[in-house]
Amino acid sequence: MGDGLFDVPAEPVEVAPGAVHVPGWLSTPTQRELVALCREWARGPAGMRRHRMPRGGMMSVRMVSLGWHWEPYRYSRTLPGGEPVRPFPPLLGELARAGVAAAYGAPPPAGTPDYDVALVNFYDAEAKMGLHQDREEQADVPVVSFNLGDACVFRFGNTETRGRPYTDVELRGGDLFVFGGPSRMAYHGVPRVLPGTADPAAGLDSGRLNITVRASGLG
Ligand SMILES: O=C(O)CCC(=O)C(=O)O
Ligand SMILES: [Fe+2]
Repeated sequence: MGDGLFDVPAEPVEVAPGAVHVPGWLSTPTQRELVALCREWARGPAGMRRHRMPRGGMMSVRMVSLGWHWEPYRYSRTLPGGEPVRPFPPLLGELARAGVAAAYGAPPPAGTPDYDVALVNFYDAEAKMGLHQDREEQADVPVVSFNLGDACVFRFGNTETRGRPYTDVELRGGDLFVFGGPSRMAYHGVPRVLPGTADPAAGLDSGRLNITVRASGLG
């Protein structure tokens, strides 16, 4: 049903148990608002950066964390340079809860740990993200992903290995993807961005932004 501003029809598609894709869930005004916020979050000393992987390579995706600072592979209260982490915006918590309701038919049950961290990922035309699990969180709460700008191929796999079985889903600007329950620890990644596919009306002419909202369980 969309996020409530200008509803567009969007039928949830279950990709794996607990993993649900809702195409076109974010209204165009909400996409524009999120893109504008991402531009703000990207700036400044606690802004977007590329992280080094444990083996020395650099990630191609640029990231900024809100609420808790994430870099491979841990959360911390402050950035490596000592700067405070940007606060977690309540809007993202509200959108995430509404996203869970859209995907599963009900919001997170009472007593579920609150959403308190978001990773904002920027992909240029060449960026990708290898298959990984989101396993730094200490709470078993669905991850909620919002997609803006260019579409991508999102590979959603299984909880055991980086290999098959997996499903390649095309995530477009405005799409919602939620993975929790039996899919919370599934491997997933972004093998490629599809340049030139963004709707200019949504505020991002080139590149892809992805916001994943999580409950850290770190208190
Ligand atoms: O960009 C995406 O859709 C996936 C991002 C992701 O898996 C992550 O931030 O952990
Ligand atoms: Fe992830």
